[in-house]
Amino acid sequence: MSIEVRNITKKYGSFTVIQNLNLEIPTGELVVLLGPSGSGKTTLLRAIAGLERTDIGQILLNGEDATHLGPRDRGIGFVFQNYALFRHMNVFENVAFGLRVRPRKLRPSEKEIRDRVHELLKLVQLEEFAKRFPSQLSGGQCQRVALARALAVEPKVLLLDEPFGALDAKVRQELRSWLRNIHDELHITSVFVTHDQEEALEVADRIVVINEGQIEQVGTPEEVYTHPATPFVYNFIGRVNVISGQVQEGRIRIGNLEAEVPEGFGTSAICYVRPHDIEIETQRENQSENQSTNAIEATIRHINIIGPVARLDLKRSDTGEFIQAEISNDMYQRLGLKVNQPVYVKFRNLKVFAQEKSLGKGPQDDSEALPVGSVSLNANLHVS
Ligand SMILES: Nc1ncnc2c1ncn2[C@@H]1O[C@H](COP(=O)(O)OP(=O)(O)OP(=O)(O)O)[C@@H](O)[C@H]1O
Repeated sequence: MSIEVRNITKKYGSFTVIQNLNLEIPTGELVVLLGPSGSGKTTLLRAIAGLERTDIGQILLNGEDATHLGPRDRGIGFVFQNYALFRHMNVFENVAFGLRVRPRKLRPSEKEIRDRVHELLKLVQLEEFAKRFPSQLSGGQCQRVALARALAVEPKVLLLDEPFGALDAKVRQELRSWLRNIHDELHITSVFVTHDQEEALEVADRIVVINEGQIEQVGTPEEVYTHPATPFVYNFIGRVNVISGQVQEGRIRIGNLEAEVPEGFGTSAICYVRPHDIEIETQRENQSENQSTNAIEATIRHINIIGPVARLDLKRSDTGEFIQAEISNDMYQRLGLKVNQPVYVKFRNLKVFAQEKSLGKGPQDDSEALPVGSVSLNANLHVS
């Protein structure tokens, strides 16, 4: 079943939690709502479920207006963070519950219920736990029961609100790939809420990045990671260096690097570069004295080797700003890098946002960065 959220707004008193939000989720997709705490993810999920009334806007399910349907009439299964299993029922009865409480006419026979529950317990790999009570299960097992219970009533949409939030890192990791496999098998349209970017990148077909009740970007994990649309997405997903730049006479300057910027860019810019998009050289490129180089000078202040990756903390010689770079351990060995060594830093992929003051929100202070241009620095700077 497809989901369409059309122009919804939700306020609590004078506080706007969601503003003019539009989102389309095609049938069979696993979409992750990703955003910081308080950004409105749960409110949006509850609006889709019919558990929350919105002030303005519509929710369409399979193209039909479901705005005024109650949760029971939407064909939706829900999995919450806190398991919400019935403590006095064993695993089998928990999963069977939704089928048993159906009106008599719609209720399956006892044999059908038994077959369905066993099928689901097999799917979530808990067949041998059917007789156990929730208190005799681990947190991860409880969540698998909760998922089986949600699936028992054959929902057309599955909504998961931080389902692995209460579990430790290793169990979370296992359950993510397990959930992904189950989704690939069943293809139920699913909306998964998390504030954990790693979880989102691993599980989602598409990620919806939400900030302050508005969508910042919708894209595949690869798109949002590699081509963040806004400074917020850059900061929120993955590691990033934030580098300030000056704009004068239509050109941006970062140390001795320069590039043209589009007209109307303003006078200051913030630049974002991922640590793995930084190249390190130990010698200045072969250029004549009065030509500016295409690298900036820095000193290595700290080296951290994490398996195949070398993480370097670099201090810019011109501004004293710190930059973090990630290179392969092989490259690190080849270059023979040492702490306090002067090096030359090149940016492979640097995104530049114009910064305008006093617009009330943004990644830093009271400023808002506007995505006006993107600059890549390789051999030379150029605006793309
Ligand atoms: N019933 C309510 N009354 C007033 N404010 C509310 C209510 N429910 C939520 N809020 C506020 O709305 C905002 C969004 O809440 P919501 O639970 O949707 O955020 P979230 O992104 O899911 O956060 P988290 O990741 O912490 O669960 C928060 O600032 C929250 O305090």
